[in-house]
Amino acid sequence: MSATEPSPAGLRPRAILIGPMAAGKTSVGRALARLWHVPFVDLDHEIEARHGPIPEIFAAHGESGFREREADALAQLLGRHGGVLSLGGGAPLTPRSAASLAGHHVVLIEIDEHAAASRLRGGAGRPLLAGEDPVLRWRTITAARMPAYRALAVHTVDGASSTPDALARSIAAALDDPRQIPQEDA
Ligand SMILES: Nc1ncnc2c1ncn2[C@@H]1O[C@H](COP(=O)(O)OP(=O)(O)O)[C@@H](O)[C@H]1O
Ligand SMILES: O=C(O)C1=C[C@@H](OP(=O)(O)O)[C@@H](O)[C@H](O)C1
Ligand SMILES: [Mg+2]
Repeated sequence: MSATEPSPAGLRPRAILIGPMAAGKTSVGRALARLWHVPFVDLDHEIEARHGPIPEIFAAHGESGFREREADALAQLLGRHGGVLSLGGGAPLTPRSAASLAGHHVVLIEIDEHAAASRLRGGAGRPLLAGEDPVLRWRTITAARMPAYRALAVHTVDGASSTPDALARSIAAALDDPRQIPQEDA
């Protein structure tokens, strides 16, 4: 599904995945949607479908231009996408996005620096990690963001502990268990 295609208004995502760069938000989100047989949307893919490659958006409009486009796309998806939604690492930090995420089934995927380093591919494709020492950049950015991630999450998993499919099963079990996650209709 894409927000550029017609879709019914009034839907809410069944799960929204947040966390540091390379935690596995995109991979686990896709696995969770497959498990639940619901549509999957990755916010970065949605932005790229609308505006082109993320590095080019950063180059042309700066990080602030990217954040505006990111927050606009998220605002539209929150009311229209009823499946799984994976965000980019910085999306929950934009104040208007953070406010709109409150009350949703937000799941934090954590990851340690060692595991992240093995997945970052030298920072390729992620403008905030471009330049020298992408792992140091990842560490600094992640440390600054963790309190905001934790404040939003209703459930947290360790993204380095198992495969995307196994993490998806664990998230599904938690979100489907009313004892663990406050249910809107309970
Ligand atoms: N649970 C996992 N185990 C091993 N590798 C993973 C796992 N989750 C993601 N990856 C790999 O890590 C990289 C980053 O994953 P991605 O889903 O793009 O993360 P994010 O969307 O959080 O930046 C990809 O190469 C992906 O294949
Ligand atoms: O953390 C960030 O600020 C960003 C994370 C990226 O997504 P992933 O977390 O999926 O890599 C992408 O949105 C962009 O490069 C900015
Ligand atoms: Mg991603």
